[in-house]
Amino acid sequence: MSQVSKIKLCNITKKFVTSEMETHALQGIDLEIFAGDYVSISGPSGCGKSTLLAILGLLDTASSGQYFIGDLDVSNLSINQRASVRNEHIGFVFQSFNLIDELSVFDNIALPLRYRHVPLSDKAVAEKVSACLEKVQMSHRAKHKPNQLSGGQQQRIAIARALVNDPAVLLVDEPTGNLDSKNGDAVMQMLGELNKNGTTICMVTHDPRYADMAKRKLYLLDGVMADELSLELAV
Ligand SMILES: Nc1ncnc2c1ncn2[C@@H]1O[C@H](COP(=O)(O)OP(=O)(O)OP(=O)(O)O)[C@@H](O)[C@H]1O
Repeated sequence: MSQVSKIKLCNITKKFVTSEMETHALQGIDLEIFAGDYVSISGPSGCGKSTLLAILGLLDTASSGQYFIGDLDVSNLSINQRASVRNEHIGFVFQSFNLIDELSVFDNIALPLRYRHVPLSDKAVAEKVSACLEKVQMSHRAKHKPNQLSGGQQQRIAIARALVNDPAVLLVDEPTGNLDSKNGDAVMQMLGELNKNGTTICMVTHDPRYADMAKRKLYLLDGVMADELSLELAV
């Protein structure tokens, strides 16, 4: 975590309303993630994991409650302000990589740097991209296009892109969902090493083996943080 020592959710709720029904996807979530943390979030399908990650990633807003990134209250920002804070403080890694096929690996990783308020020099961009490529051991693939890489390699590039702005937290949504077990294990090992070197991680996973790799395991059940026992009784 660069300058931010903690992110904090206070009594977060999320209600989805359709013409047929209301869904209370999150029902009063309190959560603190500290610099250097490695948190996993597990729970049955539909319990609210993706909703929680989307709120943490400022991709969606809560229905009520407060969200702080460091001292900054980000609960009630405009869409543009959210995008700016997201670019500065959040790294997001998706199950489906979400790389841009037309761009080289280098340009994919550089993309978040192009949206900074104060533009960086080409030299500074190249240095940051190279450092991230090294972190994920993919320096030799900088000029490749994503479709010339294996799934595991694409996920490593997606992780490098998420890290390039030195985010307060790396939010990781089922990072191994599209990978075979060998590539999945390699990506998980890489996340563990990044955390050892200081990257703060919050990961949603269905896989108990991978959840166990986190320093702190959290469980969601029907939109509420649950302990392990109540989760085992529910599934
Ligand atoms: N846009 C939406 N409109 C209406 N209901 C929604 C919407 N998004 C999510 N929900 C509902 O909110 C609840 C939580 O969904 P969420 O996707 O967060 O669960 P999840 O734990 O990530 O599930 P999974 O493990 O299957 O991905 C579910 O009941 C879902 O149907």
